[in-house]
Amino acid sequence: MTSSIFHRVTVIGPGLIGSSILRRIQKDRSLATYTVAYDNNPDVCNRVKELQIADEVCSDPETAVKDADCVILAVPVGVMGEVTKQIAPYLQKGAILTDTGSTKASVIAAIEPHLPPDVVFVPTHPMAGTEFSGPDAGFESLFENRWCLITPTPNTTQEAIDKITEFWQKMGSNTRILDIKHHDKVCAIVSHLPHLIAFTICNTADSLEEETRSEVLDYAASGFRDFTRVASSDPTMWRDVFINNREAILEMLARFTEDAQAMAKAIRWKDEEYITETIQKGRRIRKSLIDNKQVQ
Ligand SMILES: NC(=O)c1ccc[n+]([C@@H]2O[C@H](COP(=O)([O-])OP(=O)(O)OC[C@H]3O[C@@H](n4cnc5c(N)ncnc54)[C@H](O)[C@@H]3O)[C@@H](O)[C@H]2O)c1
Ligand SMILES: O=C(O)C(=O)C[C@]1(C(=O)O)C=C[C@@H](O)C=C1
Repeated sequence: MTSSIFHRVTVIGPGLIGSSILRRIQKDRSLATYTVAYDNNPDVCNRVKELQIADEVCSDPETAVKDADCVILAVPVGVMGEVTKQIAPYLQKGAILTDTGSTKASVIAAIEPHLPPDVVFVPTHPMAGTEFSGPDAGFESLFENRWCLITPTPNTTQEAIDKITEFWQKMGSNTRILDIKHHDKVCAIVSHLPHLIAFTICNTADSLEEETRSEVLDYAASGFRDFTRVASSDPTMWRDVFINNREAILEMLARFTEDAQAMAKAIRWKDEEYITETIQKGRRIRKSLIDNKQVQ
């Protein structure tokens, strides 16, 4: 019999990400022998029971984390600190606490003050997701061929990093260790700014329709439709991401605004060379993502 990486994994917040982790463990028991789920929304707990994706569903966080050798926080980034405070006195000595939050500096700052000295925290961020949320949205192959970024703190032990690395690699992910601030900057440009732009462009189109009483949205072409997929993402999750990575997002937004202004100038002065080169850069980026198998 092969042994599992963890004996008892507790997922707090079994929504899109948490339920995908549970589903993957159910398929591959070398990840964990036993799984426990807890959510502060009783409807989510009931749904996880109906879906039968966890071995046990707890109605309180204290029982959920007791005896777990790994606790995974998959809640919105704005409540990571408060949840850690709630569970901290009940964490098992030697347990690993990890999270899946989309921002890292703020999550680490929120969690660390509540961390018991004999618990190791390994901050992680699976770069995989969809516009859907909740336990029905998850699926076991979500993390396959996706990056999982690991951003250790000075207190994270090498042993814990190795275990979490093995865990995510068995989930099908490629792993990379990243500096915390660097992570937040990179994610601001590749994930947070695109969402900000998608939400904003939908709002602009909507208010234009109201102002002109026209049918702007009826004729939405596929370019706009692609933005609406991203813009249909969860409001709580994204409100928290924007507020918790504000410095990096505002910096990337300022740079984007400068580049958009440069494009506006090129269009005004019919600078064909600048316009063509900008479009070609976009095409090259798309091609490199396809070559790296990050786009189907
Ligand atoms: N959606 C994505 O594409 C994606 C990708 C990577 C990482 N993440 C990150 O992973 C985390 C989870 O995202 P998700 O998309 O799975 O969200 P989700 O909304 O699908 O699930 C979050 C769950 O947390 C629960 N929750 C909220 N507050 C709680 C609390 N105080 N105590 C217990 N449970 C609570 C909610 O009821 C919900 O079931 C977030 O931090 C997010 O930033 C999301
Ligand atoms: O695929 C999507 O729709 C996502 O929004 C996933 C996505 C992203 O922007 O790529 C969203 C947030 C994350 O923290 C990681 C991944």
